[in-house]
Amino acid sequence: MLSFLNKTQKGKNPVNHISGAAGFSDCFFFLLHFFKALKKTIPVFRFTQSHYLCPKPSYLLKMLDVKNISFRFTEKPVLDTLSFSAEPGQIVSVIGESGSGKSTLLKAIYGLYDMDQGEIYWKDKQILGPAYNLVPGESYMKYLAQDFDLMPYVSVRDNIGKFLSNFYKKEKSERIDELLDMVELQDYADEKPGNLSGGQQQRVALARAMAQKPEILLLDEPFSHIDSFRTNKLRRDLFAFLRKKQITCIIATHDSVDALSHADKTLVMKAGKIIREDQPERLYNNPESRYTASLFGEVNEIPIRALVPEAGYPENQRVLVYTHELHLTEKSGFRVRIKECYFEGNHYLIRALYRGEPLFFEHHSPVPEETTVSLAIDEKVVKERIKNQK
Ligand SMILES: Nc1ncnc2c1ncn2[C@@H]1O[C@H](COP(=O)(O)OP(=O)(O)OP(=O)(O)O)[C@@H](O)[C@H]1O
Repeated sequence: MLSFLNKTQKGKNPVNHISGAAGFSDCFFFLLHFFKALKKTIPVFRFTQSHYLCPKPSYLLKMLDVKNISFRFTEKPVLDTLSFSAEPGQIVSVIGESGSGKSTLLKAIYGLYDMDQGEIYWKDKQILGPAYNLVPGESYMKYLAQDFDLMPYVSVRDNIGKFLSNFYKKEKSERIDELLDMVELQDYADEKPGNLSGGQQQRVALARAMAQKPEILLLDEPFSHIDSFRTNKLRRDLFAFLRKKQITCIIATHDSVDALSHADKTLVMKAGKIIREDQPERLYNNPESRYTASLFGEVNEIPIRALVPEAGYPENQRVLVYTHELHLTEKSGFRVRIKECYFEGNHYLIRALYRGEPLFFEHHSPVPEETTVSLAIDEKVVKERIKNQK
């Protein structure tokens, strides 16, 4: 330090110089050299200084970057040359049939597996698996697994506060209360998880995952055990919270509401591959494949000629039609035989036969079985879908 000061003052008495009659330029040069020396010697300062002086705008950061990853447990790849990225605060839903690799993808992002190929980055830092990282999970990342992983012998309150520092006791307590409110478990704060139902345990795990305000949250079927009465409000509150705090979230789900209503984009997985990546509304309206459409509910593949005979489409060309897009009409060339009606709350789902093939549509009231009725569809829907269908 002394040699540094001597160098800085170019032979002047450093004490006099600093404490008394220093000119403006001397002070300026002293500070300049002082900061330069600090920057060289303390790496943390180097980092902080550059971030404060020249912060990178968040919209330029690609937060999560999954690059061409492949992974197998045994012979068959479970993740197969898969790539996608997520931006700051983006909510990405991952849908796909059971076994398509959604959970494995989340675990790979969390660093639980060593990839056979490809890389995963968070900002500019590579996420490495157990071969390089004994304790998986970085502090900026939280993963809510399907099996909750709660501490059985401590209270709900302590489970939620598990990762919060005891140094700021008041803040910690306020934060736990805020989260208990969000997951509506104030009355269970002192219970042990073993005395709670599966859905209540899942809510505790959700609150714990959010306690530290991670930069990225990985949610695997986060509402699967929670009753629909609570899920809607919880889902709204959770995603509002994530948006407010700009937390990036990847959510693996079977639930079409999770997949569509809150996500900025949706990834469709099939056999370890992402077969589609799109904004939810576009994805739903133009599913492109029967596989994608059927993730959102019952879907029909109907010969286009049956729906719009005058448009001159080839005889064997079919179009995907959701059940709510078909309606009964007085008279049309598209006639079906009614087989069964299922009450589904605000409508009936009706199973019919068209030329011996099953077909489903919705109607506000039951239709008598074994009658023949005419169906119709808005032509614009058909034309738009054909344009995008593979
Ligand atoms: N530990 C493991 N060892 C061997 N195979 C595994 C293991 N974990 C998962 N798999 C296999 O990897 C494939 C993908 O599983 P994964 O749990 O990622 O699917 P998923 O899409 O999340 O399914 P679900 O929706 O049912 O949770 C499945 O075929 C599964 O049997």
